[in-house]
Amino acid sequence: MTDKLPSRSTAWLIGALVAMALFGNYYVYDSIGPVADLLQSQRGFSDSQVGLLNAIYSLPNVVLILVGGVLVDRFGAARMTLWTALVCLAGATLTAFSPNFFGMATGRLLFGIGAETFNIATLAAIADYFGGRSLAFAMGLALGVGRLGSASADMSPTWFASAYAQGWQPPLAIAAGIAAASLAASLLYWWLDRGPRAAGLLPTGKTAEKFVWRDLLHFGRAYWYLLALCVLWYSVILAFRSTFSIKYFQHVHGLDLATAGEMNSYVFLAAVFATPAFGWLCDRLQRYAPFLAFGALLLPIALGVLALTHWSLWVSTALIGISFSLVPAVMWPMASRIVAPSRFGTAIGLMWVAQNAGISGANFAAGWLNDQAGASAANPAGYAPMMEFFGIASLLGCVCALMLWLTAGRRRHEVKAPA
Ligand SMILES: N[C@@H](Cc1c[nH]cn1)C(=O)NCC(=O)O
Repeated sequence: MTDKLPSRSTAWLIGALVAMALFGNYYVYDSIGPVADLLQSQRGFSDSQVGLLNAIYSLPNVVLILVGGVLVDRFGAARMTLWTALVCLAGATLTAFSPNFFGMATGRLLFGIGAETFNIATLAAIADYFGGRSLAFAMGLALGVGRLGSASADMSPTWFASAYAQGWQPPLAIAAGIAAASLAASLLYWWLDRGPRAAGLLPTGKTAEKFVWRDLLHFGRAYWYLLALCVLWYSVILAFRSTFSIKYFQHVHGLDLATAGEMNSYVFLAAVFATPAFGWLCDRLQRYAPFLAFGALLLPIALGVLALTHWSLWVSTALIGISFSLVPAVMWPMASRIVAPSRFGTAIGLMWVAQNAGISGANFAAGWLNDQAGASAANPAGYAPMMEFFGIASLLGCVCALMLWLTAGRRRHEVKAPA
């Protein structure tokens, strides 16, 4: 790794292309939900089949993302962004144009195989170009644009009403078209990247050492606290917010479905703007660990407010919204500071292996606790064990964030990874 970096204008151009590519990727990721009803009414899919179209995305990644991370270190962010964007396009096209469920599920599997490694490659791309300058802001912007892709998929029934009026296929064909645009942005990024890479301004795949399993144990203590926080925080926030919160708002707080869904979506929309804003703040103050600890602390507080008080739901929504924007805005730049650049992909890959397993486990555990306690609109108290479970997990996450702060974050410029 050289101390010289590409020019600011090149870095921002690459950042914009990576953000556009992420927008398309997150749009396809969230494209099944809006057509779920049409898939059931027009193709006779059951709830389990629709659920499987999303679950099959995570399934291979419990193992494969680690390989993906290693490949990013070995072949470089640009090449891996391009290759995986191609895999994602193949997956999205197969999903949209398959005549049967098996073909669609294979398409989603293919998309999942490409998409998580694609996500690592895009984070690595921004770490390559932004190094020590405006890194959290640039990553926050890219993630914010990605969240906009997710929100756009949710809004697509309004924006592409005529496509939805024709049936389940045109909306998925639009998603495949957006995956093609993501590939075009990735191609342009790969093409522009060749210059700075050849000039030795970026870490090159050729200089990245060969992967050795034993190296996984050589990440420092701060990395393992960050990994534990990643697993606990994402497990709680994704299992609660994406799976159970709407039902919980309806049954415990008496909201109707539309209002509960709207309340949930504000968390998402807030993140579009707040993630880059928090990234910018961290860059300005050059502090990461205290912000991470603060963001992690807001989650158990929000869950406590939800479960133990009758305060307005706006309070807990605002707290979860800040946590959902602040933690990712700091976590990924922090990861790039506490591991060597040549091991960044591997480090994120290992974090996401554990993260995917944690999210699946938390979904399963929360569902099981609700079933055991008979949670329902008639028995809102039955949700208490799930909330205790999420509360304890988020508090443990908070402890990890504090340990991380003590380990890596006490100095003004915090940990800089050895090259
Ligand atoms: N492993 C991904 C999971 C994800 C979420 N949306 C699409 N993929 C991840 O953690 N990404 C970082 C993030 O905060 O979205």
